[in-house]
Amino acid sequence: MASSAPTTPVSSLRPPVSSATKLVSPSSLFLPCNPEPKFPTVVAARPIQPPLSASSHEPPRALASFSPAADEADPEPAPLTLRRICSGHVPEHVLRRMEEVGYILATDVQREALPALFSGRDCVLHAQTGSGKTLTYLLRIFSVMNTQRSSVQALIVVPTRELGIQVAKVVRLLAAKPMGLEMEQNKSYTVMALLDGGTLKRQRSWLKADPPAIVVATIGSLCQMLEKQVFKLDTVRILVIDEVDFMFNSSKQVSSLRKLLTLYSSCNSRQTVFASASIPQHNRFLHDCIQQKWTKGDVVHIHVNPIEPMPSCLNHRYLTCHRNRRHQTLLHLLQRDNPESGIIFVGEQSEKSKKAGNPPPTTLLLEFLKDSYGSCSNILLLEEDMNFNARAASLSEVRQKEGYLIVATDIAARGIDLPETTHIYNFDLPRTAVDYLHRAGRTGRKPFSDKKCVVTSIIASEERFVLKRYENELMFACEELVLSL
Ligand SMILES: Nc1ncnc2c1ncn2[C@@H]1O[C@H](COP(=O)(O)OP(=O)(O)OP(=O)(O)O)[C@@H](O)[C@H]1O
Repeated sequence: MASSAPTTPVSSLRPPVSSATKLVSPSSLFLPCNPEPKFPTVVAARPIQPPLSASSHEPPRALASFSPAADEADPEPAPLTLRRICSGHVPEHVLRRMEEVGYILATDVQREALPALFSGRDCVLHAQTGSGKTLTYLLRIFSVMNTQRSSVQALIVVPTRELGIQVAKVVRLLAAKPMGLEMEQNKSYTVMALLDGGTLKRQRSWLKADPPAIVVATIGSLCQMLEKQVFKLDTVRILVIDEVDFMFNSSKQVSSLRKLLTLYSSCNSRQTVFASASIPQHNRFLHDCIQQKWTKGDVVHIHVNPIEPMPSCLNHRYLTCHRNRRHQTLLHLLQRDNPESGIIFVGEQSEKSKKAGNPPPTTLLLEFLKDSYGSCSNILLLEEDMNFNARAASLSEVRQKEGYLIVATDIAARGIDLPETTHIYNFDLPRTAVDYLHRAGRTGRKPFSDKKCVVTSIIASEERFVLKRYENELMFACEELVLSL
């Protein structure tokens, strides 16, 4: 049960097959700060397994080389299916639906985190971009849902409307009736997206009349509802904060988050899950979780691939050019790469430039590409300053098209899942290594694919040392690309 403090030893939370997973003793991990930390970190570093066919529930023979017996020198555990991990926890109709949409094998984070989540422990899910953290916490949520109850039982808090729409969509996908399965009417889960830019009036009536089982919310809209006492969190059994470092980075959101975690609800009456691909100073964060009572004292840190924060399927390149030549350089690069689908990240317009009445750099680039880059008819804009409807329209258009190019600011860098994206271009260098990681992570989002995706940064020569710093911090290497223009 989520509400009682479990006493399960951490070793028993670990799945049986992970040879390269090791438990790191807390004392060897922590900075010398008080008090002595009480939570364990599970560190997992093992290559992801290849895919299974969507129809099979157990690994086929063709994957025998992944079984421990196949290679005595470097024994690899047998691929583990999500069904095996979730059986007995997640209802059969959700498992059927999960397989129907193609989720068969567990990714590393799913393999490592689900047993801990099913035990009721509070968890910090810390794993690469595109590694499947969303499905991980959703499966846990489905395992505790009681369809007989008319109350909000799970709350997922996300930083942007776009991510909220996406997460709600996956919830609905999994909650739908699987083909050929008779389901009682009362087995359905209601999902509400309570997001900035939405019609809160309608949601207020809905929350009062017939509370949904799962709410996906942005913190602003959620706090409005809580302050007006439209609903309370006392029935919430699981609280997930997705992209947690991003949320705690924004001063606007910090006080709301603190209230959410400690005033509107108590860590003792819920299971708390934090997720992100980047948790800078994670030891400090875990320490704060306990000290500030955001989580219970036995919170577990699931840290997947800590020595490789960047997905290994990415190739990183950089290209040096004079600042005045960046539009032309990008055009040559696109003509050379001919990307199936890509995202071009542009820096935010400065306040000074806005005041001077200059057009945003995103708009300038979009117009330039529409005029000069004929290979892609589908070039779209996604930026902070667009209104909510225009942003939603851009994203849904992208999802329906075969090939696309998106000119975006960092709003598109967090959590957005467009698995067809093969190329990322940093037209402007991101401001921090964490921003680089999240931009780069918008590609390489097919967990079991061998396909290499490419991240290219267009830099001025004086920016090389900044990129080098990101390489050191994130432990990846960038190759220089020279174009003969
Ligand atoms: N077990 C699985 N098998 C196949 N595909 C999966 C599996 N789990 C997740 N995926 C797919 O992988 C992609 C990335 O998943 P998800 O969005 O959950 O990543 P994430 O870890 O939350 O990434 P980010 O940190 O960037 O938000 C999605 O397209 C999802 O459908």
